[in-house]
Amino acid sequence: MSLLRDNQPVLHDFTVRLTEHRIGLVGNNGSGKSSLVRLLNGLLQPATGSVRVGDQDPSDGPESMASQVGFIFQNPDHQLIFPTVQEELTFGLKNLGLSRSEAESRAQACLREHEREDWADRPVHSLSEGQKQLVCILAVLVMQPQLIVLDEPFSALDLPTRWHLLDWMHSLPQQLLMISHDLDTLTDFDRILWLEDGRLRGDGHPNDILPAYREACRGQEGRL
Ligand SMILES: Nc1ncnc2c1ncn2[C@@H]1O[C@H](COP(=O)(O)OP(=O)(O)OP(=O)(O)O)[C@@H](O)[C@H]1O
Repeated sequence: MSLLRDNQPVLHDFTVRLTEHRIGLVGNNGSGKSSLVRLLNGLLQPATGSVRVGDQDPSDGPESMASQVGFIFQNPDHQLIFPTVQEELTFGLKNLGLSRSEAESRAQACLREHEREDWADRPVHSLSEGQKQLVCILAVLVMQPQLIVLDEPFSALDLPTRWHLLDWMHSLPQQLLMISHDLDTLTDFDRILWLEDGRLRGDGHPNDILPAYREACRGQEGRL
Protein backbone atom coordinates (compact mmCIF):
# COMPACT_ATOMS: atom_id res chain seq x y z
CA MET A 1 0.00 0.00 0.00
CA SER A 2 1.22 3.54 -0.72
CA LEU A 3 -0.33 6.98 -0.28
CA LEU A 4 -0.05 10.33 -2.07
CA ARG A 5 -1.24 13.66 -0.69
CA ASP A 6 -1.24 16.64 -3.05
CA ASN A 7 0.49 14.29 -5.50
CA GLN A 8 3.42 13.90 -3.10
CA PRO A 9 4.36 10.48 -1.70
CA VAL A 10 3.46 10.42 1.99
CA LEU A 11 3.57 6.65 2.60
CA HIS A 12 5.96 4.57 0.50
CA ASP A 13 4.97 1.05 -0.35
CA PHE A 14 4.78 -1.26 2.69
CA THR A 15 2.50 -3.98 3.99
CA VAL A 16 1.33 -4.41 7.59
CA ARG A 17 -1.16 -6.75 9.14
CA LEU A 18 -2.39 -5.43 12.48
CA THR A 19 -3.75 -8.20 14.69
CA GLU A 20 -2.38 -7.37 18.16
CA HIS A 21 -4.66 -5.96 20.84
CA ARG A 22 -2.73 -2.73 21.49
CA ILE A 23 -0.50 -1.22 18.84
CA GLY A 24 1.48 2.02 19.20
CA LEU A 25 2.51 4.22 16.30
CA VAL A 26 5.56 6.48 16.69
CA GLY A 27 7.59 8.70 14.40
CA ASN A 28 8.70 12.28 13.98
CA ASN A 29 6.43 15.11 12.84
CA GLY A 30 5.41 14.59 9.24
CA SER A 31 6.46 10.92 9.16
CA GLY A 32 2.97 9.85 8.09
CA LYS A 33 1.31 8.59 11.29
CA SER A 34 -1.94 10.55 11.00
CA SER A 35 -2.08 9.83 7.28
CA LEU A 36 -1.74 6.10 7.95
CA VAL A 37 -4.60 5.98 10.44
CA ARG A 38 -6.79 8.09 8.16
CA LEU A 39 -6.59 5.27 5.64
CA LEU A 40 -8.51 3.16 8.13
CA ASN A 41 -11.75 5.09 7.99
CA GLY A 42 -11.68 5.97 4.33
CA LEU A 43 -10.84 9.66 4.84
CA LEU A 44 -7.78 8.96 2.67
CA GLN A 45 -7.38 6.27 0.05
CA PRO A 46 -4.21 4.45 -0.99
CA ALA A 47 -2.58 5.24 -4.33
CA THR A 48 -1.56 1.59 -4.70
CA GLY A 49 -2.57 -1.54 -2.84
CA SER A 50 -5.51 -1.86 -0.49
CA VAL A 51 -6.62 -1.43 3.12
CA ARG A 52 -8.99 -3.72 5.00
CA VAL A 53 -10.51 -3.43 8.46
CA GLY A 54 -11.83 -6.90 9.20
CA ASP A 55 -13.34 -7.80 5.87
CA GLN A 56 -14.46 -4.24 5.13
CA ASP A 57 -12.92 -1.83 2.63
CA PRO A 58 -12.66 1.69 4.12
CA SER A 59 -12.86 3.20 0.64
CA ASP A 60 -16.59 2.40 0.84
CA GLY A 61 -16.64 5.68 2.78
CA PRO A 62 -16.37 7.03 6.34
CA GLU A 63 -20.10 6.49 7.01
CA SER A 64 -19.90 2.73 6.52
CA MET A 65 -16.75 2.56 8.67
CA ALA A 66 -18.21 4.47 11.62
CA SER A 67 -19.37 1.32 13.36
CA GLN A 68 -16.03 -0.44 12.67
CA VAL A 69 -13.43 2.18 13.57
CA GLY A 70 -13.72 4.85 16.25
CA PHE A 71 -11.37 7.85 16.24
CA ILE A 72 -10.28 9.88 19.26
CA PHE A 73 -8.19 12.95 18.50
CA GLN A 74 -5.92 15.20 20.54
CA ASN A 75 -8.30 18.09 20.91
CA PRO A 76 -11.83 17.23 22.06
CA ASP A 77 -13.06 20.66 20.95
CA HIS A 78 -12.50 19.55 17.35
CA GLN A 79 -14.68 16.51 17.90
CA LEU A 80 -17.51 17.69 20.14
CA ILE A 81 -20.18 19.54 18.20
CA PHE A 82 -23.42 19.14 20.15
CA PRO A 83 -24.69 21.11 23.16
CA THR A 84 -25.17 18.19 25.54
CA VAL A 85 -23.34 14.98 26.39
CA GLN A 86 -26.32 12.82 25.47
CA GLU A 87 -26.61 14.43 22.04
CA GLU A 88 -22.92 13.71 21.43
CA LEU A 89 -23.48 10.06 22.27
CA THR A 90 -26.66 9.60 20.25
CA PHE A 91 -25.55 11.32 17.03
CA GLY A 92 -23.47 8.44 15.64
CA LEU A 93 -26.07 5.88 16.70
CA LYS A 94 -28.83 7.71 14.83
CA ASN A 95 -26.56 7.82 11.77
CA LEU A 96 -26.30 4.04 12.07
CA GLY A 97 -30.08 3.89 11.72
CA LEU A 98 -31.17 3.56 15.36
CA SER A 99 -34.37 5.38 16.27
CA ARG A 100 -34.09 8.37 18.59
CA SER A 101 -35.39 6.38 21.58
CA GLU A 102 -33.11 3.39 20.87
CA ALA A 103 -30.13 5.73 20.54
CA GLU A 104 -31.00 7.53 23.76
CA SER A 105 -31.41 4.36 25.76
CA ARG A 106 -28.07 3.00 24.46
CA ALA A 107 -26.36 6.31 25.28
CA GLN A 108 -27.82 6.30 28.79
CA ALA A 109 -26.74 2.68 29.30
CA CYS A 110 -23.21 3.64 28.23
CA LEU A 111 -23.13 6.58 30.66
CA ARG A 112 -24.47 4.33 33.43
CA GLU A 113 -21.85 1.67 32.69
CA HIS A 114 -19.13 4.29 33.13
CA GLU A 115 -20.79 5.83 36.20
CA ARG A 116 -21.54 9.09 34.43
CA GLU A 117 -25.35 8.87 34.17
CA ASP A 118 -25.64 12.36 35.66
CA TRP A 119 -23.78 13.74 32.64
CA ALA A 120 -26.57 13.13 30.10
CA ASP A 121 -27.97 16.66 30.11
CA ARG A 122 -24.75 18.45 31.01
CA PRO A 123 -23.70 21.14 28.55
CA VAL A 124 -20.49 19.98 26.93
CA HIS A 125 -18.95 23.45 27.24
CA SER A 126 -19.21 23.21 31.04
CA LEU A 127 -16.88 20.20 31.20
CA SER A 128 -13.14 20.30 31.83
CA GLU A 129 -10.70 19.23 29.09
CA GLY A 130 -10.27 15.80 30.67
CA GLN A 131 -14.04 15.37 31.03
CA LYS A 132 -14.53 16.39 27.40
CA GLN A 133 -11.96 13.82 26.34
CA LEU A 134 -13.93 11.23 28.33
CA VAL A 135 -17.06 12.23 26.39
CA CYS A 136 -15.15 11.73 23.12
CA ILE A 137 -14.11 8.29 24.28
CA LEU A 138 -17.65 7.39 25.38
CA ALA A 139 -19.04 8.65 22.07
CA VAL A 140 -16.72 6.17 20.37
CA LEU A 141 -17.37 3.31 22.81
CA VAL A 142 -21.14 3.62 22.47
CA MET A 143 -20.73 2.75 18.78
CA GLN A 144 -19.00 -0.53 19.76
CA PRO A 145 -16.35 -0.35 17.03
CA GLN A 146 -13.92 -3.25 16.64
CA LEU A 147 -10.94 -0.87 16.40
CA ILE A 148 -10.29 2.35 18.33
CA VAL A 149 -7.72 4.75 16.87
CA LEU A 150 -6.26 7.37 19.19
CA ASP A 151 -4.25 10.22 17.66
CA GLU A 152 -2.27 11.87 20.49
CA PRO A 153 -5.29 11.72 22.79
CA PHE A 154 -3.71 12.57 26.12
CA SER A 155 -1.31 15.41 25.47
CA ALA A 156 -3.59 18.11 26.90
CA LEU A 157 -4.46 16.13 30.01
CA ASP A 158 -2.99 16.27 33.49
CA LEU A 159 -1.13 13.18 34.71
CA PRO A 160 -3.89 11.70 36.95
CA THR A 161 -6.45 12.00 34.14
CA ARG A 162 -3.96 10.64 31.61
CA TRP A 163 -3.15 7.61 33.78
CA HIS A 164 -6.81 7.01 34.56
CA LEU A 165 -7.75 7.06 30.88
CA LEU A 166 -4.77 4.95 29.93
CA ASP A 167 -5.70 2.27 32.50
CA TRP A 168 -9.21 2.38 31.20
CA MET A 169 -8.15 2.08 27.57
CA HIS A 170 -6.02 -0.94 28.43
CA SER A 171 -9.03 -2.65 30.01
CA LEU A 172 -11.11 -2.36 26.83
CA PRO A 173 -11.70 -5.47 24.76
CA GLN A 174 -11.38 -3.53 21.50
CA GLN A 175 -8.22 -3.38 19.44
CA LEU A 176 -6.36 -0.08 20.02
CA LEU A 177 -4.07 1.75 17.64
CA MET A 178 -2.51 4.76 19.35
CA ILE A 179 -0.26 7.50 18.00
CA SER A 180 1.89 9.04 20.70
CA HIS A 181 5.01 11.14 21.15
CA ASP A 182 4.96 10.17 24.84
CA LEU A 183 6.88 6.91 24.58
CA ASP A 184 6.26 6.03 28.25
CA THR A 185 2.55 5.53 27.52
CA LEU A 186 3.43 2.84 24.96
CA THR A 187 5.77 0.61 26.98
CA ASP A 188 3.01 -1.88 27.87
CA PHE A 189 1.70 -2.15 24.33
CA ASP A 190 1.93 -5.38 22.34
CA ARG A 191 3.55 -3.95 19.24
CA ILE A 192 5.07 -0.68 18.03
CA LEU A 193 5.24 0.61 14.47
CA TRP A 194 7.88 3.28 13.82
CA LEU A 195 7.39 5.46 10.76
CA GLU A 196 10.16 7.55 9.26
CA ASP A 197 9.61 9.69 6.17
CA GLY A 198 6.62 7.56 5.17
CA ARG A 199 8.53 4.29 5.49
CA LEU A 200 8.24 1.60 8.14
CA ARG A 201 11.58 1.96 9.91
CA GLY A 202 10.73 -0.39 12.81
CA ASP A 203 8.06 -2.91 13.72
CA GLY A 204 8.16 -5.08 16.81
CA HIS A 205 8.01 -5.28 20.58
CA PRO A 206 8.18 -1.99 22.55
CA ASN A 207 11.34 -3.23 24.33
CA ASP A 208 13.10 -3.27 20.97
CA ILE A 209 11.51 -0.45 19.02
CA LEU A 210 11.12 2.30 21.64
CA PRO A 211 14.81 2.43 22.68
CA ALA A 212 15.85 2.36 19.01
CA TYR A 213 13.50 5.23 18.18
CA ARG A 214 14.62 7.19 21.25
CA GLU A 215 18.24 6.71 20.20
CA ALA A 216 17.49 7.88 16.66
CA CYS A 217 15.77 10.99 18.08
CA ARG A 218 18.85 11.77 20.19
CA GLY A 219 20.94 11.72 17.04
CA GLN A 220 18.61 14.30 15.51
CA GLU A 221 18.59 16.74 18.45
CA GLY A 222 18.98 20.34 17.41
CA ARG A 223 18.16 19.59 13.77
CA LEU A 224 15.01 21.41 12.61
N1 LIG B 1 -3.98 17.92 4.38
C1 LIG B 1 -2.81 17.60 3.82
N2 LIG B 1 -2.60 17.82 2.50
C2 LIG B 1 -1.45 17.51 1.90
N3 LIG B 1 -0.40 16.96 2.57
C3 LIG B 1 -0.55 16.73 3.87
C4 LIG B 1 -1.75 17.04 4.57
N4 LIG B 1 -1.61 16.70 5.86
C5 LIG B 1 -0.35 16.21 5.97
N5 LIG B 1 0.27 16.22 4.79
C6 LIG B 1 1.64 15.78 4.51
O1 LIG B 1 1.71 14.39 4.75
C7 LIG B 1 2.97 14.08 5.38
C8 LIG B 1 2.67 13.25 6.61
O2 LIG B 1 1.89 14.05 7.50
P1 LIG B 1 1.13 13.39 8.74
O3 LIG B 1 0.23 14.44 9.30
O4 LIG B 1 0.57 12.09 8.35
O5 LIG B 1 2.38 13.16 9.72
P2 LIG B 1 2.40 12.80 11.25
O6 LIG B 1 3.43 11.74 11.41
O7 LIG B 1 1.02 12.48 11.75
O8 LIG B 1 2.94 14.16 11.89
P3 LIG B 1 2.67 14.86 13.34
O9 LIG B 1 3.47 14.08 14.34
O10 LIG B 1 3.24 16.23 13.11
O11 LIG B 1 1.21 14.86 13.60
C9 LIG B 1 3.67 15.39 5.65
O12 LIG B 1 4.66 15.56 4.66
C10 LIG B 1 2.61 16.44 5.49
O13 LIG B 1 3.12 17.60 4.93
